[in-house]
Amino acid sequence: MSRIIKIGTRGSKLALWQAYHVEDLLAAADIKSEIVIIDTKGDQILDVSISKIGSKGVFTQELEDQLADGRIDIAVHSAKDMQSILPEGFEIIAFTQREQVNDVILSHKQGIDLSDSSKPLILGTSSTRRVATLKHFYPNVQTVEVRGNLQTRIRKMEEGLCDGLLLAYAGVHRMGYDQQVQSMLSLEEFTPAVGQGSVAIEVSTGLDSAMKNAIYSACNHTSTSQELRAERAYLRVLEGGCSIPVFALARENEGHLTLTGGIVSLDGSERISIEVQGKADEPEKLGGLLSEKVFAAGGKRILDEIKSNLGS
Ligand SMILES: NCc1[nH]cc(CCC(=O)O)c1CC(=O)O
Repeated sequence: MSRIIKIGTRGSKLALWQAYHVEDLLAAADIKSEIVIIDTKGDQILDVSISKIGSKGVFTQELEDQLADGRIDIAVHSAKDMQSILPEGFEIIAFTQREQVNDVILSHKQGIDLSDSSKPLILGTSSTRRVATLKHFYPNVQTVEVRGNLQTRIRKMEEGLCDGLLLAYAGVHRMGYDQQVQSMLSLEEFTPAVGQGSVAIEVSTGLDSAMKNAIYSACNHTSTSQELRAERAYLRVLEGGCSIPVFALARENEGHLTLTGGIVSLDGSERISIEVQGKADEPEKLGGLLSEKVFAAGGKRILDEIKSNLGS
């Protein structure tokens, strides 16, 4: 392809890592690209929690405006930050190979132990899923809201705001903070957010189809995209923005998908987690099946309670 693809990204270090990663994947397929940095409202408002700004598309809308105008050809996002239903006129054409999906505890202190209730432990996070999961399994742990990019969060922790941070390994690893990882949390307890660890490539549906195909071939990772399509189909039914503690993790193996997911009540008193199995080439069907089972097991009631609590 002779044309230079314009890659739109937010300007945070993690977003730039993702954009360079996509640039590398394109370059390996002989596709030239350049990076265009776009400032988003989500980056500017650092002192208000995401659930209060209104989570819908807070990090994605400005990039979509530029896609629609043709000022950029593709927008690169953390797959986890993508709404389950995109606005009319946009689509995701590729998911990159997933990083290890676990949540981790990052700290400058040694010996942090979630299950040791003999001394107080305060963890920083801004994720409702992580807060509710802690309340469920480790009610002894206190949490404090911490926002900003990873560098800012680490500084706040070191200044004494909290003993450790609860984060996605993917971002920690990509920013080079592996040495501060104190423990890798289990997937059974801290089942990740939908899409954690993968990068999504979004385009305007009007983009030239030859270009879409070339970008797809260069960047899409087949099993990751099957996994994420199953997880996202589940999320779509739950209408879960990032302010609702839902989780789902699919694993592809030899054409077979195992999808585990559920929901936690905000106070942690109830947690539903269910596993379903299906064919990897029918990911949406599996996501739909999981949503039915979770709803039937009480998930619908928990979801409605959360929504009325959040006033949405
Ligand atoms: N919600 C913010 C966000 N979006 C993507 C990542 C990490 C990288 C990823 O999962 O792709 C993070 C930070 C975190 O949850 O620790």
